[in-house]
Amino acid sequence: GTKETGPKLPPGPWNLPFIGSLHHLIGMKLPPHRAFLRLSRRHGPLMLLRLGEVPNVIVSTPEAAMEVLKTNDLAFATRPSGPTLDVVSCGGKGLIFAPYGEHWRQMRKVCVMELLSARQVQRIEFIKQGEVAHLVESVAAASPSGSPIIDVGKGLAKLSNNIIARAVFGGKCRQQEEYLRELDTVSMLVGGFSPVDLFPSSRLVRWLSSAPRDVRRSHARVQRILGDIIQERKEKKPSNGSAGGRDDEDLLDVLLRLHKEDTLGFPLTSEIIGAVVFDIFGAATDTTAATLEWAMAELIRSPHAMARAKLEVRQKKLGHGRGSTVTSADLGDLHYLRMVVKETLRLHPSAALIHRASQESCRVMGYDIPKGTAVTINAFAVGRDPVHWGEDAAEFRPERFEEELSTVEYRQGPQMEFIPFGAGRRQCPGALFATKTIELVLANLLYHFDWTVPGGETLDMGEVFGIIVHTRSSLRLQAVVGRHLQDR
Ligand code: HEM
Repeated sequence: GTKETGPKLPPGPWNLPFIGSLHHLIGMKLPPHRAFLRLSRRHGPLMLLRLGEVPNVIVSTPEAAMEVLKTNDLAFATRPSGPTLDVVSCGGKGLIFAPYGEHWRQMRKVCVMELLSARQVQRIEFIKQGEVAHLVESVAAASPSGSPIIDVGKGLAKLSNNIIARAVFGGKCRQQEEYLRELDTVSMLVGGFSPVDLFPSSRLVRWLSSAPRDVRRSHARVQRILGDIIQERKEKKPSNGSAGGRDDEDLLDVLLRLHKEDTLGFPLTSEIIGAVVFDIFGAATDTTAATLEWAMAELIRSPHAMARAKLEVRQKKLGHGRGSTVTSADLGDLHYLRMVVKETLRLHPSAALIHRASQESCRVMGYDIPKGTAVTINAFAVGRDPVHWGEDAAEFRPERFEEELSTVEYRQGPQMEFIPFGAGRRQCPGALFATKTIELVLANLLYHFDWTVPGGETLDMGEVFGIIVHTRSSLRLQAVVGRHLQDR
């Protein structure tokens, strides 16, 4: 018979006892997605890192991503767990970090069928339009008097938060502000640490010393506020079976109705509802705001792209006058804008690292991945792969999407060369929702205003890495009402 040999593990840097490969990363002083990209150039598209005690396979090219996300989709359809992660994921009771299985399947179905249903999308359309108009008004109110500096980053964060909060709570909930404030605290505490792995940074060390306690406390407060909200809803008299009542159900109503109907095969407890709502906020708000911020930053740095995008939307709305806004119905014709958003997601996927784990032993590119291994797909590295994207892969050039690569959809590229939303069973269910929101907001910002950097400074394109990659400093710009809209 053949001699028993050990598994053939992917290559990686040499390890020290206890800290594993951490010292390789610490020396680089880079955010993890960049440190991983650099290491992968030396060790290959499939690389084994020991982050502390935890083995982690890092996936860095389209070819390797194809094998993990498509060829072996099922084997890698679960998420990793860990002591810190379990706090924010409510032990996997929500959706994003739920282990693969019946609970996840049901929660995802609820999310896609109910929360992102045509009916909800229509209701939320109205909300989006209102929030965009509000942002435009507040910029316009600030801009006539010598164009003061506007904190665009803050405005976009607020807009993303408000859209999701109104979608979930219907804007009729007095604890909404409190919920958002406390949520902010959690993300601040969690920011700078990626839950799955031990990432080396001084912030991590600081975080490790005090944060688990703070996170737990703050997270408990978030869940308590939500518990109050749910309790209040439950106590409210049902509106006497009024037909058509479903038309203005917010997401919380949907979840509570499902709780009552009890058809999921397991009880939809307040704890689970709390975890799902928490996950939706986590998945939808920061990712959208960060992408918008990167898009504005790249357009400012690329006058040619800015001019083209601006011209496109202004021509489309020509003659519609000052008071009008761009609506979702206008978006279909804005081809260049769509390329701008794709190019932004390619260069700056806000969820740069996609966390998966193997639920069975599996072979990838000739290497063995044992069951239970954490697998991190570096969407950032994949989007900048020079083999697929060419030597100018690091440059912002939306035109590349009208050339030979025009088959790249928002959902993903056919060769897995573009995966800002992941792929396969665990792909982001909010991709369409997110990209339509981003297009709508950008179109309005470009239609109404001309944007510049204060004092001709250069933009800080540095990154801050929490779970979501943001610009290091909040984007601060000056805006003047576009000349086509000024009173003649
Ligand atoms: C630009 C904005 C967004 C980006 C870049 C983004 C990216 C991602 C990525 C990379 C994943 C992991 C996919 C995988 O494992 O293959 C994910 C999962 C998820 N996203 Fe998004 N997302 C965005 C917006 C949204 C929005 C607006 C929602 C909800 C309305 C949402 C809901 C979710 C959920 C529920 C999951 C977990 C899916 C599962 O585990 O089955 N995301 N997202």
